[in-house]
Amino acid sequence: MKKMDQKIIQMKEMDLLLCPKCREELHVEEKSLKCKNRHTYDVSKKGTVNFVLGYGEEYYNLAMLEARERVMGEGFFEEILTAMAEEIYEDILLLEKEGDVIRILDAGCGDGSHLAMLGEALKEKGLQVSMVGVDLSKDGILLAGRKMNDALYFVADLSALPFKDNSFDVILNILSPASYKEFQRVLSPSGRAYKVIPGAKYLTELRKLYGLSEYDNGEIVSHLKSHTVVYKERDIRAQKKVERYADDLLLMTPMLWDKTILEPGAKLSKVTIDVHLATFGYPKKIEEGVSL
Ligand SMILES: C[S@@+](CC[C@H](N)C(=O)[O-])C[C@H]1O[C@@H](n2cnc3c(N)ncnc32)[C@H](O)[C@@H]1O
Ligand SMILES: [Zn+2]
Repeated sequence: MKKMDQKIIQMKEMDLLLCPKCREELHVEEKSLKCKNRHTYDVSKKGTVNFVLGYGEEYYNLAMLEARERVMGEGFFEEILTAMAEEIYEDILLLEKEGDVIRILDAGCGDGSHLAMLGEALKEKGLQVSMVGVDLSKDGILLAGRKMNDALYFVADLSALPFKDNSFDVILNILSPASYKEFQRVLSPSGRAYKVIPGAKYLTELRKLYGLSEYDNGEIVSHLKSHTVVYKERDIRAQKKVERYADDLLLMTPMLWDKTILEPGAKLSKVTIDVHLATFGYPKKIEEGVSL
């Protein structure tokens, strides 16, 4: 018997495991331990379990991130990335930093596709960039690390970043959680951060198909505004033809991960992209604790 199978039997027999996040009982499902809240911990070949990196293992596993990578490779976020490159470029000119090496952090970079594409776009505009991506998901960083570029990638928690103060000119935070205190620490005072938040119509076709209500980003936007100075906001919308990669789209979309996917691709031809792009930062006033 394989070591992993042996240990799994032992885990079942001992019946002692609780989910460290929600304190619910863990049960064995294939090669993972799961609680009723779907927190998931994979059992390694050696039969050990990593509970510390629970978040990364939970949903953003290799198959899902590979699907995300393929979808992004089809240009799914083209309009968003083009808009972001424009905003970043204009801000760099405004700050008269176009001669410097621009240090970019992608906080919650997933498989690294966006950072790679944005870096390319900014280089094409004549900027010099150095790129760093962090994600809690080991698999995300594994995929990012396979990319042929000179970015650095780390498995790390964006709320406890392994970087010195004022290390970055630009922070990207795309469809990922944020830690505004930690971003403030690592962003230079003149730096800019760019957050992409889904809008009400983001993937609305998928939401309808699965009976989900419209997305409301109100709380996220007001949280952002109460912790940072928002310099600029803009909405980006596009219709994407997705027949060719509809199955991957379903696989990569977090809101569907607990849904049963029946004959997925057949019903999907076009989906709407609708996101809110906010440019924010931390000018001196805020650093000195003066509230706005
Ligand atoms: C919806 S995905 C977006 C990934 C990528 N930015 C994209 O748009 O494809 C959210 C990402 O946030 C990461 N994440 C969640 N919490 C995190 C944390 N505390 N620190 C670092 N990454 C985190 C997840 O692992 C996941 O890769
Ligand atoms: Zn749990």
